[in-house]
Amino acid sequence: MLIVIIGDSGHAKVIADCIHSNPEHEIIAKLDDKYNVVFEDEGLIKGPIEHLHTLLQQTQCKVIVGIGSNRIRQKIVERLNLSADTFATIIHQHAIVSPLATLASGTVIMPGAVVNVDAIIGRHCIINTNSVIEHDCIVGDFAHISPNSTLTGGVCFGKGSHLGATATVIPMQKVGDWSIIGAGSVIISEINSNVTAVGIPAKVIKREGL
Ligand SMILES: CC(=O)SCCNC(=O)CCNC(=O)[C@H](O)C(C)(C)COP(=O)(O)OP(=O)(O)OC[C@H]1O[C@@H](n2cnc3c(N)ncnc32)[C@H](O)[C@@H]1OP(=O)(O)O
Repeated sequence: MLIVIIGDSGHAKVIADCIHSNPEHEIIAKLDDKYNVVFEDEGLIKGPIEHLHTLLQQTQCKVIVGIGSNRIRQKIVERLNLSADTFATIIHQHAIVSPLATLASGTVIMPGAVVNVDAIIGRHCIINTNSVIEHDCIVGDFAHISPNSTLTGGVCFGKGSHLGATATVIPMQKVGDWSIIGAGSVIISEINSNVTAVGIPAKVIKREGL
């Protein structure tokens, strides 16, 4: 599969590594609005994001949005206005994904991550390095599950929300949409949408999320 990455900074680099782990995939371009013109760099096409439409006409490629911010990733996906099947789903060769899990397009599963049976992961999510999504979890679109964090069984993790590094959500709990859970926190009761919660057990510290 030929792949165009949207974004050319830190998160895009990690996605490129995930793509390189699979010999059937090839990155053809990295597009980012920090570029004004289209040029070639070590065999890759680079240029502004609007160049994507030309590439989609010229080649049969798939697209992955490699932007770490959940809000900005969502804005770019909306701006691109492409059908869901234009986006790739990227799984690092050293991730473990149950054949009975469901992953939507645009989502990236990083090395060491485990996605267990009957988990359902939405569009354009980041399931980061060594994170665990246990059985029967539901993860909303544009969510980010950070390195070494854990959603235990049956958790419902909302759209656009960010689970900080090493944080844990205990079984069957719910986190609303566009909320932030601080690094190292433990969620033992429901967290509403659009809040920031931290600590063990996690408490809401701000009535604003992402
Ligand atoms: C590959 C990658 O890099 S993936 C990226 C992974 N990123 C992360 O895991 C980052 C997660 N972010 C955090 O944990 C941040 O601290 C946030 C978002 C929760 C809070 O950030 P801010 O909104 O800037 O809050 P701020 O730093 O002002 O802290 C507010 C209060 O919460 C406390 N606090 C902040 N984060 C935490 C935390 N993770 N656990 C416990 N307490 C915390 C602070 O000590 C402070 O307490 P005080 O008011 O008593 O002094």
